[in-house]
Amino acid sequence: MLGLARTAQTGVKPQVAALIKHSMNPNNLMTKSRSISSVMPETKVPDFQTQNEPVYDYNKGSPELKALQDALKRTAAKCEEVPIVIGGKEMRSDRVVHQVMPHNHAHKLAKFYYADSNMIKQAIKTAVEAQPKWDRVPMSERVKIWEKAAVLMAGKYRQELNAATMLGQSKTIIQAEIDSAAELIDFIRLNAFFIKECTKYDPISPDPKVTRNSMRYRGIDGFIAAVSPFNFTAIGGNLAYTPALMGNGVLWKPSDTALLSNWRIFNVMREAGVPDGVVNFVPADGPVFGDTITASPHLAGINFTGSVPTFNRLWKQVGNNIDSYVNFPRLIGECGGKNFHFIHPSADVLSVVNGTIRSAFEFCGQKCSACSRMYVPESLWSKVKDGLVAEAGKLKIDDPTDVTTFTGAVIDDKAFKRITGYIEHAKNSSNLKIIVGGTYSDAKGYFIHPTIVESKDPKDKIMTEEIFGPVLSCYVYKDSDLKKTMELVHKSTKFALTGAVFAQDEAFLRQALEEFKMAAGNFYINDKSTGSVVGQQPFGGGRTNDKAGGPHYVLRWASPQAVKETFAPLRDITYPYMKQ
Ligand SMILES: NC(=O)c1ccc[n+]([C@@H]2O[C@H](COP(=O)([O-])OP(=O)(O)OC[C@H]3O[C@@H](n4cnc5c(N)ncnc54)[C@H](O)[C@@H]3O)[C@@H](O)[C@H]2O)c1
Ligand SMILES: N[C@@H](CCC=O)C(=O)O
Repeated sequence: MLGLARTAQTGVKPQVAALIKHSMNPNNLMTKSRSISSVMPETKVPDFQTQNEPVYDYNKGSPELKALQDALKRTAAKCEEVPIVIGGKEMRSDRVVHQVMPHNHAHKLAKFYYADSNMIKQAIKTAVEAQPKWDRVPMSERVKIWEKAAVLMAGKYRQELNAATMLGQSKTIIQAEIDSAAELIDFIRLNAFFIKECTKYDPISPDPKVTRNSMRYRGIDGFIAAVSPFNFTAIGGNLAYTPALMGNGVLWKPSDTALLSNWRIFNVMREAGVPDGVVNFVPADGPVFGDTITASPHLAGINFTGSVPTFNRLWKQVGNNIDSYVNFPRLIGECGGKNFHFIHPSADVLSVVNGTIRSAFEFCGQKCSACSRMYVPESLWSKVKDGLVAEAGKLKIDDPTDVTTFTGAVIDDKAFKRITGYIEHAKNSSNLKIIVGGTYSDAKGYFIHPTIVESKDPKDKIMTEEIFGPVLSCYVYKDSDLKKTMELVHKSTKFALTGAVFAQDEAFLRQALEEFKMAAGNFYINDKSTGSVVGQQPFGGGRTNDKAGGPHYVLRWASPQAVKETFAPLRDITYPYMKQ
């Protein structure tokens, strides 16, 4: 009706109006409500929540502790079989792999299969075919599925997710709760809010009766490969399901050592209503997966979190194949860190000690944001050192399901070898002195005691390379060398992920904001370098920086289309001045 009225008023031919209408996918998110004569549809995203999911207490006798303990028993009681799922169909291959408990590696938690290259190709075809259909599902409907999933994760499946994370990734109660409950739910739920935030821009229409400009946010044709790390269950969920929410078809390759928790997410999302084929669950050998997806002309993007060498390899492969792609694939990757705590002589020592212990040693330092190097002035060193040694000495390293445990085991034998290699390097170097820890054993689980090393050389590899384990290196600087030492922070390593400065002196803090501007993507003042919260501190390293957990990130998975509608027909090809 409205379209016809406009046609009559402006003289636009009905066939043209029909063509415009046909070319507009009426189901996508628009930035503007419908104007009187526009063919662009009105789209509403339902009410959204802007509160973070609460973190439960798990105090003795609490219902959440009881529910978690029951879930732990159920999860540990069997070795769960996890298939490959492509287009809703379960598949298996002859490459059988097991996920074990890092703190008790004789205990198999899950049995799964590596998809071979043909299966990965089949998953690509499925995702590519699903994408345009899924992209036509109104954003308002998609958001409802995500909200339903968030409710399931916050209630019915909260403890199943936590138990799989605690047993499979060796997380303590609190480390699982902030990851596989709170952060995961936030990623799933708050995206609706982020979409609203980032689509507030409404293109200028100087005279809407003559021309109307608008934007719509489409998925990207092709497929997105989501490649996730072991250390955060929530990151897997975000990498796979944010592109899906934005209208993309996805292949999710979970990490072998986070398989069970990631499988739980996949099932919750299916139960909430994500259609078959939109996200395909494709465990695989890393290089086989990487080689196959980068060889496909339909690769539309890689959503990666993991180490620098893996992301570099994927980039190179995409570069080598660049002439073959339909799209320019988007490469979004969050990588490693060598995160710093920089201490000023005016700092509050207790908060330095406590913040550093938590940042460096919670979850065995296996957070990309974990404090791994520290710069301490000579004037504070003896107090800081005494505090660190006393606190680190008290930490219990054991089975993470025991409520008194501070941290469990490192993830696998590869990590164990890498981390203990740095400890051996510290033992053998005259520039380095272990002041606490330095012991380890992999007899039952991959246990490494929190280790603090004092380094005389600020450029030693222990001060500059990512270790990704419970090893903290400290460099003690002369108070008079403050400025020189600050420069070292960002010049001695390529990493620029997170960093923190501790000081009471405000003039120094202002100086630090300038000096460390390029040294971190997430920067903390008088707080530890870990613990970013979705929507509060969107997360990303200074050299990658797509800021997961914020509005900018969802836009990375959209292909915006600018639409100009003209209601005044062009009657004359000449310009007025030509008629003088
Ligand atoms: N910046 C961040 O937000 C962030 C968050 C978490 C972890 N990390 C980083 O992740 C790393 C730890 O995670 P990880 O050990 O799982 O990293 P990783 O690079 O070993 O593996 C990441 C994922 O890539 C896969 N993979 C391996 N080789 C591949 C290949 N050739 N092609 C395609 N995929 C391949 C793995 O199987 C896994 O699923 C650390 O460096 C850490 O700092 C960064
Ligand atoms: N969001 C986490 C970092 C994720 C990387 O492992 C934090 O800030 O602690």
